[in-house]
Amino acid sequence: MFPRLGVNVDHVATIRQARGTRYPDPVDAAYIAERAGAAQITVHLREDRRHIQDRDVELLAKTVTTKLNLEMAATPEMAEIANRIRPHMITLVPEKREEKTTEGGLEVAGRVGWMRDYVDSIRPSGAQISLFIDPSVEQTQASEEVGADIVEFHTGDYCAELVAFPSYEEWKVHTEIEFERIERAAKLAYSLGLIPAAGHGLTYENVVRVATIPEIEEYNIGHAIVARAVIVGFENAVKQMLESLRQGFISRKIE
Ligand SMILES: CC(=O)[C@@H](O)[C@H](O)COP(=O)(O)O
Ligand SMILES: NCC(=O)COP(=O)(O)O
Repeated sequence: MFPRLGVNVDHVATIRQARGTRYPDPVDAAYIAERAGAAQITVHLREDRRHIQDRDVELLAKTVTTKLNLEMAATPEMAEIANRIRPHMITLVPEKREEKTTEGGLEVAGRVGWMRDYVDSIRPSGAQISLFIDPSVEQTQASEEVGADIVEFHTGDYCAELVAFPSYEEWKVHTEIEFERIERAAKLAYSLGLIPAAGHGLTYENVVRVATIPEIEEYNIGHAIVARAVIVGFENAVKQMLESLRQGFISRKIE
């Protein structure tokens, strides 16, 4: 099955918030992304509202014609918003005020009971529930225990750039280890009946190899698409990402 592309429009809002203008509007970007072939729109309503605003989520819930995936921290405020807005999908993510971007996956294994109660508290939204976790065996098993439908693996470590390493060889070894962790976790998730997804830091280049993993059904990608859209336009940027996914898809091994 060809994977679904979820286009994250957070950083369209980042540009708007940088000047406090009304443009560019992530709602416009979502419309163009859907027209270009996105299977869902993803937004992260951060507690500090640094990019996406409540107004964006409310409008997207009314205008998105594919699926709306609301990323949020597991807090009482967010549970109230999700149960009121009723997105198609909710992804629970960890959040730190001082971080530049989401640094890692959600801690599920160390607080299974608490997470199960929180997941139950957002069931009235009717949304599919996804947990944004590190690609580890224990977090994947715990996600199944708390009743998640989907697990999105944080691919940030796999995406670490060459410049962050002392040598090309060390970067290659690191990338290989991280790829294998994602592959193993995806197979485990699939065997447990969870829908495996992936996202964070993915680019037009590094996504190609991940897309060779047949179990991963969904990708949520934002920063790279918004960055390319500045140069080639939003519609072309989405289409080019679908082409990268296709490159991985056609080079899958037939087993
Ligand atoms: C959870 C996650 O990965 C995203 O929401 C995404 O990276 C964009 O949001 P931030 O850049 O604010 O982390
Ligand atoms: N959950 C990951 C996501 O939605 C997009 O992350 P990024 O591509 O902006 O790093």
